[in-house]
Amino acid sequence: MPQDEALGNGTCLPILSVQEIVRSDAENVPERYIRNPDNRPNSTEISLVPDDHIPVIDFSLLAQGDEEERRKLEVACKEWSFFQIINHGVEEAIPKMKAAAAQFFDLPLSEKKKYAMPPDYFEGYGQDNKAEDKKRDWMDLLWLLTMPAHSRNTKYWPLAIPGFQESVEEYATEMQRVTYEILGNLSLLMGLERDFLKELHGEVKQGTRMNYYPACARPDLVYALSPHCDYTSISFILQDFDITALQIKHNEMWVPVKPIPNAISVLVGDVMESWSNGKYKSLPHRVVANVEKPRYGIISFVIPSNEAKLDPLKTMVDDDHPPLYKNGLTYIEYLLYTQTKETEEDKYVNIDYLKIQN
Ligand SMILES: O=C(O)CCC(=O)C(=O)O
Ligand SMILES: [Fe+2]
Repeated sequence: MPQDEALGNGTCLPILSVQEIVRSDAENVPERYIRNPDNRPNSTEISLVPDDHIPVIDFSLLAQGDEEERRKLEVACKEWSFFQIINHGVEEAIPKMKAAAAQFFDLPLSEKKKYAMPPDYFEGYGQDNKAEDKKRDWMDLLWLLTMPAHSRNTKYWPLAIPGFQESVEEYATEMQRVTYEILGNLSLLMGLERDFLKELHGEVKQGTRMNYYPACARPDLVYALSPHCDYTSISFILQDFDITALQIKHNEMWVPVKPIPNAISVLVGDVMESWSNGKYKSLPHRVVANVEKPRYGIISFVIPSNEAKLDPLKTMVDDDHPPLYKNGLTYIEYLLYTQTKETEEDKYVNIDYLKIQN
């Protein structure tokens, strides 16, 4: 592969676009993407939980203050760390957002590279940073900071694509509304004022990551996205509705999530696990590749300000529930830890940094 096709990210080997790898040879999977036999999607336990067991929350009921729906949200967060929301009001913005992502990845490589992720910076077009000796994921991505509006760095936005900016901004605004409603309900469930969690974030940041997973001749050998937990309070995933690729960990098994048309998936991240003193656990999840066609995942990461404290909330700590997570750590301290630490593949160790060690 010509050196020219390397993208961003100066801290490790030149990174190649998986989309370009497939374009030049759709049959063979390069060695760096092939997982060891004991660490492949089929080598772990897949659960055959019926699709209708995965929680579905009617967002419009939550927004109306329906207490029964709020109880369902609590059960979903406690038992699954995951749910799909329907009737969220984002339906009109979704196809436009998906079209914007597709138009970006359809650009020639030379165009996309204008937005390449620089070394040691997270916004832009590139891949997930992985050390040289680590296997790579079958995915390219475009990462943009989308909220608050003043934090947008349009140098990484492909503004030449007609409608791109409008579509991303509309989706980001809708998702912020949805974020505040979910955080409001979680605050109430934790015995707090509705605005508490929102304010605890400091300025609530929203990162939008467009993941492009090319079709793969050998999905049995690769991960589209390795098992991981998110470094967020909560995350939203907009899936392609006709492909089952996201898998979530539940009762030590991997459960494939069949997307409900027009639904948006929501998951609990590391920050919420610490705030809730472990009541709502951070969710290990992963994505498997598929042989038929490319897939897009559009993720809205909800991120606290750097100075936000990750201490377990007072309402979640009592004699029966001693604090399990440290006091005084800030989000940036945690984030720096996640970035500098060489994690083993497929371990979810970042949350351990927040735990009080026994
Ligand atoms: O594409 C997906 O379904 C999930 C992506 C994801 O988990 C992530 O980007 O953190
Ligand atoms: Fe994730």
